[in-house]
Amino acid sequence: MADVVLVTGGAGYIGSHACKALRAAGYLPVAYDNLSTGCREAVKFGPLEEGDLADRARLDEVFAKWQPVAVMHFAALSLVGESMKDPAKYWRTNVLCGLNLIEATLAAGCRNFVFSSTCATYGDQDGVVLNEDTPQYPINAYGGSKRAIEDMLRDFGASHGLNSVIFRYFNVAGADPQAEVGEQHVPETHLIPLMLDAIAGKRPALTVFGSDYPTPDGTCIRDYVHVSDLVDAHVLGLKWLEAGKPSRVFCLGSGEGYSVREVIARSREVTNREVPIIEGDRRPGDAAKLVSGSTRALQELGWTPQRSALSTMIADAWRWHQAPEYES
Ligand SMILES: NC(=O)c1ccc[n+]([C@@H]2O[C@H](COP(=O)([O-])OP(=O)(O)OC[C@H]3O[C@@H](n4cnc5c(N)ncnc54)[C@H](O)[C@@H]3O)[C@@H](O)[C@H]2O)c1
Ligand SMILES: O=c1ccn([C@@H]2O[C@H](COP(=O)(O)OP(=O)(O)O[C@H]3O[C@H](CO)[C@@H](O)[C@H](O)[C@H]3O)[C@@H](O)[C@H]2O)c(=O)[nH]1
Repeated sequence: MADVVLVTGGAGYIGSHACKALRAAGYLPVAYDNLSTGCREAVKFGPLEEGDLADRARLDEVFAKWQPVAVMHFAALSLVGESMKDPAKYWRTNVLCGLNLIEATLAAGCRNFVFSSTCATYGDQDGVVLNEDTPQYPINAYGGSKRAIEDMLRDFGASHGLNSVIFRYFNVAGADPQAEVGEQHVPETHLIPLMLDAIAGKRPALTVFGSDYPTPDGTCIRDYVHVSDLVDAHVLGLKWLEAGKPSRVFCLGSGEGYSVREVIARSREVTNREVPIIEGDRRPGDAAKLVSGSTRALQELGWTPQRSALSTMIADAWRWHQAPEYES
């Protein structure tokens, strides 16, 4: 049997794309998911083990059954705005469940752990280049909870020999170019899918959250990276660990920043349709600008993003929005 990788959150947006990439690379991805925000239909490239990360007995059972060579940990709550309203939910689900998973991983004798972290751990650092050495000062509970797991991984690395690759993603966008899987959050809160729904008439309009940020057009700037490129980096990260290389942090972004208004303008060009918009207030917890200034993944992992041009990401997302599987 192929080497098994346990993919927590394998029924979610990024986890389902990771399962596809792992399968293509010769691994058997076993998705572990409670289907709270993910969908059963997105688990197409290996088996689904339904379970909650809070359930240690269920985790132990799944580890014993599949004996994975590595864990890829995507399962989390990840909405900045929600984390500001209900921080306990974030500390409980992301941090306590993360600890549970790390302990189950070690108890099963597995030592390779790939973790989804985020540039939201940096907070709002105007004018600072964001790379792996930048100090992290999160300004929302989501970012704080992710930084806590990063700290845990360092501690368990020192105490128990747990080897980890921590990926700090910037904004993940786009969809599988074959449209086998795509972005399908319920409820959807992310800019590009909401905008495409508004373009398609499935929502009345896109609300622009704040136009008084200290940026050239007043809207927030983000660095968008294609989900297929992102998961390719995960396979490289897994191979890094399998080769016995040391625990390492990598930022994953395109290095290009686009404002909300620039994303809207590009979507108009790609879809050739108007984007109905409403000007709204700022969303609590949003940093003005988050753009990667790192080339470490390119240099050390040999990562070569193929589809992270903004137009390509929007075109791939638009194709997925028109696929029969997509439901808004
Ligand atoms: N989407 C982005 O732009 C982005 C950027 C930075 C980091 N991330 C991180 O990437 C990871 C995946 O994000 P996504 O956009 O695919 O989210 P998602 O909501 O689509 O996927 C998360 C999956 O985890 C599952 N899950 C949640 N809590 C669980 C629990 N307690 N037990 C078992 N399963 C559980 C959900 O059902 C879902 O399938 C997250 O850790 C997120 O913080 C995402
Ligand atoms: O209806 C909307 C939705 C979003 N935005 C803005 O668009 C930008 C991007 O927002 P969104 O797509 O919700 O992503 P983020 O809040 O930046 O968070 C994503 O990107 C982070 C990294 O930057 C990850 O950590 C998170 O998990 C992931 O959800 C932000 O400036 C939002 O204020 C709007 O103006 N209107």
